[in-house]
Amino acid sequence: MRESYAMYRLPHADQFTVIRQTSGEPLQLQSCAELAGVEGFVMAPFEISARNPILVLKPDVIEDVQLSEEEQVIGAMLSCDCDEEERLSYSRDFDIFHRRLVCGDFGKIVLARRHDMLCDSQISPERLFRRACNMYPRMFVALVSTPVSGTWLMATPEILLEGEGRHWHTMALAGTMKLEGQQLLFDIPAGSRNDNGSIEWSEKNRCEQRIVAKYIAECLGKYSDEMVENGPYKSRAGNIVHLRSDFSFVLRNGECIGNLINDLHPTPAVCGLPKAETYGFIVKNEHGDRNYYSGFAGPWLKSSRSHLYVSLRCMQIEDRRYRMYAGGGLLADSIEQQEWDETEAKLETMKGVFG
Ligand SMILES: C=C(O[C@@H]1C=C(C(=O)O)C=C[C@H]1O)C(=O)O
Repeated sequence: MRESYAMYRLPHADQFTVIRQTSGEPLQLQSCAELAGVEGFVMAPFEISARNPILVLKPDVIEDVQLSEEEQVIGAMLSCDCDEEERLSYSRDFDIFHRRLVCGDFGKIVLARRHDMLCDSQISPERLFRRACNMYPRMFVALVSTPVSGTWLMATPEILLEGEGRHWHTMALAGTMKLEGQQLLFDIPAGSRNDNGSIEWSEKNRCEQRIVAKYIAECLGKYSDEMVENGPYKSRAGNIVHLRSDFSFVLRNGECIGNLINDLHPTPAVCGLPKAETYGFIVKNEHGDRNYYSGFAGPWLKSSRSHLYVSLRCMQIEDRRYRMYAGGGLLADSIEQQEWDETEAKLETMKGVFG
């Protein structure tokens, strides 16, 4: 039987942690609220179901490993023969999703896609993980493998919830521009760069991020009377830049943490508004199952600080097949080609680890 393990590296750390469950299977949960009573390494899907439950790995063995500075380029040959069909199905999905924005049913909805790559040889997932750690020092990098979820690698910039006891932190991350050298692409009108070289974000990007920030502030207001919001400011993640606001807060009652996660997940950074309707719409209409993409993952501990991140910029590894996932927030004024380009830019995070 396949052993369950998780390796993770927190942003800016020079070591990573390996957690192995050597006895039994990871715990399976059917709701975020149940997280209040457990601890371990958590791997949660976008849509919690019997097939894709929340998994909690029991840390039978915990080990900290120093990262070496140089990880060699992997240099594998990747191929993909699905481009045309993939482009078409994204375009169809976009039309169906966009219609509901234009008629006013939804304020925002996130459309995601999958992209399969085949490699000419099998590469050890740990090698890919170590390379991702070296390439993306500001991101949370994790490799998780269980019999139920399969093997996933992610390098994500987005915190869902971080902290301990009654003191917690989260963020509203949305709005995307691509860094091309010093150039920022996607919907920046010519001449929108300031004299000091900083970026002017489009109203569409600002609006997307405001929707997420407002939603998070409302969720937190139910559980906290002490909350500080900072931002939005720009935050780099690999070859892209996002708008980000930070929230620090003190819980009225530490025991309610499971309910708070239940309210937060999925935030409009990966789902939409209104939440229940866009969630149902995504599950029913989006091409391909999101599986554990746009869920959350990370160490969830009672005795020390917990770090749950949104599972973005990720791929599922199955032998020589790498299934990558990326999405982006749509508004009524979204343009299909720009949204497609944004998902392409996000896919580059995982493609990059192959060198
Ligand atoms: C959905 C993804 O990213 C999310 C969506 C963003 C956007 O729409 O601009 C930005 C950051 C993330 O919150 C993804 O990376 O797949």
